[in-house]
Parts: sequence; C-alpha cells; structure tokens
Amino acid sequence: MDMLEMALTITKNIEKSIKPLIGWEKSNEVVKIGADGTPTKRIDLVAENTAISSIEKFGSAILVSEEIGFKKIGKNNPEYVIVLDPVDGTYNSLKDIPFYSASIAIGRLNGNTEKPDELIKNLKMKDLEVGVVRNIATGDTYYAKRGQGAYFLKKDEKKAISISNTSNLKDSSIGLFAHDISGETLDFIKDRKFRRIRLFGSIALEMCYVARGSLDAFINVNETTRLCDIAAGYVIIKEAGGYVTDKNGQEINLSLDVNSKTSIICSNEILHKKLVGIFGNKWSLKPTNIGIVSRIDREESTELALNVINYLESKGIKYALDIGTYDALKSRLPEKCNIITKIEDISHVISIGGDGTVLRTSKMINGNEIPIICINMGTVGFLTEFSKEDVFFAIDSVASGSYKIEKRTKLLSFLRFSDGKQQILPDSLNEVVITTKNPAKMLHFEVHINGGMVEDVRADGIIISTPNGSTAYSLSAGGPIIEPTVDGFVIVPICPFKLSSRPLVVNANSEIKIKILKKSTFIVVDGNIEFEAKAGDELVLRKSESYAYFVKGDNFYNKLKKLSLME
Ligand SMILES: NC(=O)c1ccc[n+]([C@@H]2O[C@H](COP(=O)([O-])OP(=O)(O)OC[C@H]3O[C@@H](n4cnc5c(N)ncnc54)[C@H](O)[C@@H]3O)[C@@H](O)[C@H]2O)c1
Ligand SMILES: Nc1ncnc2c1ncn2[C@@H]1O[C@H](COP(=O)(O)OP(=O)(O)OP(=O)(O)O)[C@@H](O)[C@H]1O
Ligand SMILES: [Mg+2]
Ligand SMILES: [Mg+2]
Repeated sequence: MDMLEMALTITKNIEKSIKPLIGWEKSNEVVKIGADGTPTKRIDLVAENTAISSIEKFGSAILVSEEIGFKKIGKNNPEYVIVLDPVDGTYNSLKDIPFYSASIAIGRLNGNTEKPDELIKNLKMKDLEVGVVRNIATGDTYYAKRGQGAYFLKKDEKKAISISNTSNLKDSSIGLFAHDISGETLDFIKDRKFRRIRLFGSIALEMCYVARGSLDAFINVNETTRLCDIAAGYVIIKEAGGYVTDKNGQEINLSLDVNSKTSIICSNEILHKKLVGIFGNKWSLKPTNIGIVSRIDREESTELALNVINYLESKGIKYALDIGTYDALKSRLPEKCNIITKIEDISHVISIGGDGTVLRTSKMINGNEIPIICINMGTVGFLTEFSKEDVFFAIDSVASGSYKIEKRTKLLSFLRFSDGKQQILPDSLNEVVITTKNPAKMLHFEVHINGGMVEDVRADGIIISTPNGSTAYSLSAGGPIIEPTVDGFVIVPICPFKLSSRPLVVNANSEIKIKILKKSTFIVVDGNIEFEAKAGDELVLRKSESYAYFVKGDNFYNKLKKLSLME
C-alpha cells in the first residue's frame, strides 16, 4: 500500500478508537511508563494498539512509537519504518481540550536482515518521506509526501498549505514549547521581541500551524523536543517551504529512536535566521572567515600560527591575518595570504599567545560580535580556552558549528575634563586602572556610584575590573575572584592609605565615577596606557553595550588551578 494512504488510514483508525474514551476518567489511568520515560495513559495505549493492528493489516514494518519504543510488526521482511506519537497532547485529550493529535511519519526500508534494529540504525529523521498529523478532536488532517507539497484536509476538502511570509519578528506569532521554558526563552518573552505567543500543548499540531501559516514560527531552545513529536511535522513543514533546524541553525539529525531529542526552530527563511541569531549560534550562519592574531615575539607562537594557516588552507577555510602577524610571517606565508582589512568581514578570530594577545584581539574586534578562539602560548593564559594541542579540534568545531559560546561583560569608560569635553577610551575586557604618574606620590580621589559619593580615597591608584579581569591585576591588589558570567564589577584601591579602604563589588548596571582631586595620573586600559588625566578630571565607567565572545573550551574552575600553579 502507498505510504501516504497507510498513514492516513492509521490516524483515522486512531481517531475512531479513542473518540469514545474522551471524558472517560479511566482513560487517564497510568498503565505503564512509556519507552520515552513519560507515563503512558490508557488512552495512549489504546491508540497505539489501534495503530499496531492497522499496520499488521498492511504488511511488515518497524514501529518506533512513544509508548512501546521499538517493535517489528509482521512476519516478513519489514518494508517501512513508522514513527508514531499515538496521542500527542494526551493531557488535552483527557480534558476534552480540542487540540490533540495522532502523529505519524513513514520511511522506506531496504535490505533484509535478521536484526530489524540494524535496518534503522543508520536512518535519520530526514529519511522519512511521509508525514501525517490528524487533530483527533476535529478530524483536521495535515499531510505531506516528500517532493509533493503539503496539504490540509478538512471534511474531505483538500487545500495546499505553505508557511507564512512574515519577516518582522515584531509582527510575528510564535508557538512555544510547553515544558520547562528556558531562561533565554523567558528573556525573549520579557523583551517582547514578537507580536504574540501561543502555547497549545501538541507540538505535532503546532508545527502544522506553522506549515499552514497560522503560526509564523515554533521554537523550543531546550534540547528536549522528542523524535515522535516532530517527525511528521518536520516532513510537512519542509514540504510547505519552511526551515526546520536545531537552535544553532544546524540540520536536525535525529536517529530513529524514541529517546532522540533536539532543540528546534521552525519558520520561514527570514524569521528562522533571526530566531537562530537570538537563540543559537548565529556565527554558524555567517560565512566562515577566520582572523589570525599571533604573538610575534616567540618562535613557538609564530610556528603554531603557520601550522594553523596550513590547516585552514588544507580545509579550504577562508582566513586573514592581522597586520602584525602578517609582517612577522611574510617570508613564510602562501603568496595569496589575506590581511584583515575590515573586522566586520571576519566571522571568528584565533588568538595565539597569552592573555595579552587575547586583550589585544578583543580591542581589535572593537565591539563586533566576533567570537575569539583563544589558544594558550603565553605564560599564564588564564583567558585562553584551548591548549596548542586542541587548536585543530577547536577549528573543526567552529567549521561544523558545533561549539558553545561564552559572552563576557566589558567596561565602557570615558574621561570628562574640567572644561566639559569628553574622551572615550577603548572598552576594557580586564580592567581600567588610574595610576600615579609619580610612584613616590599618592593620589587622592573620590569614588561615586550612581551619583552618590561612596568614598574619599588616598592610594597609589585604583582598579575598576570586570569579572574577567578579577583574576588579573585586581586579584594581585587584593580583589576577589569573580566567576566570568557574574554581571558585576569590582573597585579595588591599590595600596590605600586608609586600612578601611576595601575592594567593593557593584552591580554591572551601576555608573561608577572616579573624581581625581590631586596630581596627574595615567589611565591604563587592559595593560595599555591610553590617556593622562589630572586633578579636576573625572573617569566615568559603566557596562559596555557590547560583549566579548569566547568559543568555550576549558572550564573556569579548572583555570583557577592555573593561578595556584603560579605560586
Ligand atoms: N600586579 C599585577 O598583577 C599586574 C600589574 C599590571 C598589569 N597586570 C595585568 O596584566 C594585564 C595585561 O596583560 P598582558 O599580558 O598584556 O600584560 P603582562 O605581559 O604584563 O602580563 C600580566 C600578567 O597578567 C596575566 N593576566 C592578564 N589578564 C589576566 C586575567 N584576566 N586573569 C588572570 N591573569 C591575567 C597575564 O597572563 C600575565 O601573566 C592587565 O590587564 C592587568 O590585569 C597585572
Ligand atoms: N517530558 C517531555 N519532554 C518533551 N516533550 C514533552 C514531554 N511531555 C510532553 N511533551 C510534549 O509537550 C507537548 C505538550 O504536552 P503536555 O505537557 O500537554 O503533556 P502530554 O499531553 O502528556 O504529552 P504527550 O501526549 O506527548 O505525552 C506535547 O507535544 C508533548 O509531546
Ligand atoms: Mg503522546
Ligand atoms: Mg507527544
């Protein structure tokens, strides 16, 4: 029998078998724990048994279903694999909320084997050719066959369906996932980046609403969306012209196992890209063009830089060098080596060296959302995420888009002079330091926070550090270690005269002002002297609008051990 006919018949039989159970309290009895680990209610089991007996009439198949898990049906060699959620939205069905469905997807099997699970071992969700989702309460049916479009069947009237063409998130209607909505989704809701959200309680049907344009998108950015819920909807949305990927914009490569899970973003091309940009690894959507910044005062670093260049060449990955690295390596480079001219054209930057190289790279990126792959070739390398042995693994992870990003808060600072003029300083990834120009003399300044005078300080200087810089100068000056994802800053006096002057941690949304009362000072940002300031000038600092992005490698607490290794 034709796969589509089979799927339509099975879903119709499920409807017939469970309609009489709606509203019957016994339907809600938990009869076992399903193969997917969630409780199976009587209604689920009746629906699944109906599907099994229908399939037996058609011939032999392998069934992958939410409740039973895996079952070979029929005596002969199975010709099809059937992925089934017998009732998607069981809760709705038991409460007679008319939004629950039978969801079924079918793919062809070839090759015969005694071990049926071998037959589907290498198959993925994308190998399924037919998808059918039937709203059991209303009989509305959505279906698609690969290459033949997507359709909506209502009381025998058939209509072709396609996704919406809404392009502005602000006008969009978004379907959300029911279970443990993630923190980033809650932020998305709080920031109201969309027009409306809808949450109906049957993913299979919600995906069909996207396919027919009633919803502009459906998202679940947790890795908890299950194969049986989305297999049919996946076929239907793709045939309706939609994009269905994981939250990073990568192909959903689920194997045909009830326990396979994924994040999911489905929508039209424009909104899909925007949603991946919000929730996922937007960089994996940008053409890869890797910048290379290397320490040039150590042969070991330049050697590694050349190996990285050869590796990128061998992989056909586009790259460009910062001018300093280019000049240092010129004689040993392939002739057509690009130099970084516009930082915006770069997708990621590999920094080869120590923390200073990372700081220099962050300054070069200058607030653009470009992740840094930090390779440690320095003395401490606290900011670095990968050892030189891991560099090719890190490059492969970036090229395949399978990596995590950590964003770090930066400090924005500017000088306000007594004549009212201002001087913006480069963003700081570590810290901003006001230090005396004359080591023998002490500075005198006031610390103001959010407009209030907090302390009158006499000291050699003062450090305002980010969490990222809390393990650097700030730590040496007696400041605390702050985990990089904490949203705060720390103010640390350097050798204060008053013993009561202590480090102070403030909320990252504070405005910090240091009023210089006496003598001339240097303003040092991330170890570079950026400006001079004198009595009467003020240094104002607040959280930068932009972040520094790091491709995640080593864990922060492992790195803390490096500090103790520095004894
Ligand atoms: N007494 C001190 O500890 C002191 C004095 C001046 C500057 N620094 C730090 O040096 C940084 C500039 O680094 P550089 O390599 O260009 O100068 P540098 O060559 O003088 O190195 C200073 C040391 O600080 C380490 N470092 C830098 N950032 C760090 C971080 N976030 N966590 C832990 N250690 C870190 C470096 O690896 C290096 O070992 C400044 O941002 C400042 O934090 C520290
Ligand atoms: N533990 C879970 N993990 C992932 N998805 C789930 C889980 N439980 C339910 N879902 C899915 O969330 C949606 C809403 O389900 P709901 O919270 O109403 O539970 P349910 O109706 O019992 O789900 P189901 O019928 O699939 O068991 C459905 O699409 C369902 O498949
Ligand atoms: Mg179910
Ligand atoms: Mg379900």
